[in-house]
Amino acid sequence: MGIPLHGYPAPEGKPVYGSDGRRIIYDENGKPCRTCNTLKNFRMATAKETTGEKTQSSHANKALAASAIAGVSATTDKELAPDGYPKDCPADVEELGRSTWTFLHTVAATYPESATEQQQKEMKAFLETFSKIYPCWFCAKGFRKYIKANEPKVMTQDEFGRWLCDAHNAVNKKLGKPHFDCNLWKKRWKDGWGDGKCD
Ligand SMILES: Cc1cc2nc3c(=O)[nH]c(=O)nc-3n(C[C@H](O)[C@H](O)[C@H](O)COP(=O)(O)OP(=O)(O)OC[C@H]3O[C@@H](n4cnc5c(N)ncnc54)[C@H](O)[C@@H]3O)c2cc1C
Repeated sequence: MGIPLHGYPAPEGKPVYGSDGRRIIYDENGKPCRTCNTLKNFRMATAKETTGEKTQSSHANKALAASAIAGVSATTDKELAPDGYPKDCPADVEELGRSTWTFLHTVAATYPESATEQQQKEMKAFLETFSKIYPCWFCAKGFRKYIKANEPKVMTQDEFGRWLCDAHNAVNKKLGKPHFDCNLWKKRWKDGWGDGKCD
């Protein structure tokens, strides 16, 4: 049986929405998917966290206490990510996404200016495989749908960079994030902005 259109239903007694209003994503066994949710919602769905606001200091204190017991290096305020959780937690949907877009756009930035038949074939095969193994299953499903409707353009570096930018914009749109001007993709991911700050 395939994945239901709107994902797997929340198991009995488990929350449907996280405290930020986003739907909590479960897997086929009714477990919350770590790589498909924000860490805050994942913790809520696994009953590690209530809807109450966490504070940076409470996280830091817990981490310090835990590390003292375990005898490992302490997690301090300096090592907290902007969302207030320790930086060395396993990736949630946002961190995984940011890192993956960085990887993909950087692959485009180093793709041949004019690709051979073989290189084009390899890139298409990579995107196909990527769309099957991306660790957030519902993101992967969306990407598979996108490449089916919009065949990857991989003849040249610029063509590929723009195709990827459009693919990223499609996700931005779905998430209500700002549209990125694809004329700027090379400045963002290859050359820098020309103001000397990235050189
Ligand atoms: C293939 C894929 C599918 C995803 N699907 C989903 C999904 O269905 N649901 C979900 O919740 N999350 C999804 N994500 C994660 C989501 O896209 C974001 O990565 C995540 O929400 C973090 O967003 P962010 O605001 O930090 O910036 P990101 O969207 O991660 O962008 C990182 C940086 O890329 C630059 N950028 C932004 N847009 C573009 C663009 N169009 N072209 C070039 N550069 C750009 C900006 O400088 C930005 O700061 C997906 C990620 C990937 C890789």
